[in-house]
Amino acid sequence: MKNIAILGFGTVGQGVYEILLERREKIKEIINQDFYIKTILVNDINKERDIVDGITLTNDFNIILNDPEIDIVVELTGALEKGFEYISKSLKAGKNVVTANKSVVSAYFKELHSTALENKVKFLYEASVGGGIPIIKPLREEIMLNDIESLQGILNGTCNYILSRMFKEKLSYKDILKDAQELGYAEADPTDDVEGLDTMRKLRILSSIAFGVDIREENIDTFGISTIELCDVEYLEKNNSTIKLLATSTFDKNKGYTAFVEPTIVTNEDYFSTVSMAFNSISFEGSNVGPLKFYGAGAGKLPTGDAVCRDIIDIFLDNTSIEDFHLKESTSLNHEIKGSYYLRTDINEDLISDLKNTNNLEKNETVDNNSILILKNISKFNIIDLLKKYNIDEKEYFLAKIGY
Ligand SMILES: NC(=O)C1=CN([C@@H]2O[C@H](COP(=O)(O)OP(=O)(O)OC[C@H]3O[C@@H](n4cnc5c(N)ncnc54)[C@H](OP(=O)(O)O)[C@@H]3O)[C@@H](O)[C@H]2O)C=CC1
Ligand SMILES: N[C@@H](CC=O)C(=O)O
Repeated sequence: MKNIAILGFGTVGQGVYEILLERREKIKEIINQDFYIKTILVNDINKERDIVDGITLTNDFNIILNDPEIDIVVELTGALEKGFEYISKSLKAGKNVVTANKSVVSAYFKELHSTALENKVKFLYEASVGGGIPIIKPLREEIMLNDIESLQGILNGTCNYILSRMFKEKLSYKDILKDAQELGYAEADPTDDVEGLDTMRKLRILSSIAFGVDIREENIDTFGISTIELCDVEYLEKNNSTIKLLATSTFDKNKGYTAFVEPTIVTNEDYFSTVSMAFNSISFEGSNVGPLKFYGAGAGKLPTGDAVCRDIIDIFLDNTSIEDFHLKESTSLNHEIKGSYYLRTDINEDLISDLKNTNNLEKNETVDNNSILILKNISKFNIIDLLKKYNIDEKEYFLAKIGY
């Protein structure tokens, strides 16, 4: 018999609980033994919860840590330092851990893998990237057989939901964000979603696995979607295009890596334009397997709960290896990347004349008292330096890469 403790009973915790209860007989049959959710940890013990009799509800983690009958700790709190403490102590106590907490996996990637290895227990985090999409497990399998040199993805359900509805319904960004929060897609602090931090953490996790390189959070250049306005949407729509918050990374073992999270303009014919609402997609190319694309619900109670339950079953079935990731150091090549960009700002003649002098200005249009500038063959960092030079605050412009 196996016993599970669930830490956190919010959107995902409740999803896991419901799936494990609903599929209990089927899972028992597959794993060939009985299992129970023994304990659930929450912050606020006084909140009303719909939990079946026999499960202990607590706000004291030590009850779980010191319970020798608990085999698997499922960490779904969303907290960074507390989450790290819960996971780390559980692994050290010889308990297998499953988590959906990308903040912790990204920030403590190396430490947590080493702790799991030292204590001969499993540490799985399929739900930390792409919600319900199976991506961590297939990627871990493919790196045994392939070199991977680049990956791209829409990795945040909240942003994709907001952008899709802005294009479809012409509603304001703020109104749609409220809906995303109500639907349980957004993080406790939605700044993490809309400023690209959640996507950045997911890119850190995927890139670490895909390339075996230590691409740290601070080396991923991250821009979000919070300054997008309906005038951007209308302009791009007229140009047969849409915007996605895209995460991209590349690795060349002789040169280094690039890693960006940025709003990216894609044409309506591009594959990523078809990924809408809270769906996510990740693509990469393996040297043997060729191109692979993964698509599915990127957030939400049941899709994410499903991914967590797959990890739990893999542990039940002993279907996964315990491995360390010896991430190599490498060099960031982000500053060497040049491309085409869309920039919308207040009209600023000095900025425009500076850009004309550098030959980087391809198009300059005035729309609703804004300048819409199309820039070519330029580094994003040069654009940002220019915006700083003219004291244009980051809340007053919207910058998006054209293509990827
Ligand atoms: N929502 C989604 O679609 C997805 C979420 N994730 C990740 O899954 C994790 C959980 O997300 P979600 O369910 O949305 O979060 P919620 O905010 O809905 O739920 C968090 C739960 O954790 C509890 N909790 C928070 N902090 C602590 C703490 N320090 N100690 C004990 N319990 C705590 C809360 O208790 P109380 O109920 O008392 O407030 C609550 O039950 C996060 O890491 C998130 O990034 C991953 C993929 C998709
Ligand atoms: N807030 C996240 C939840 C899943 O990871 C998102 O919107 O993608």
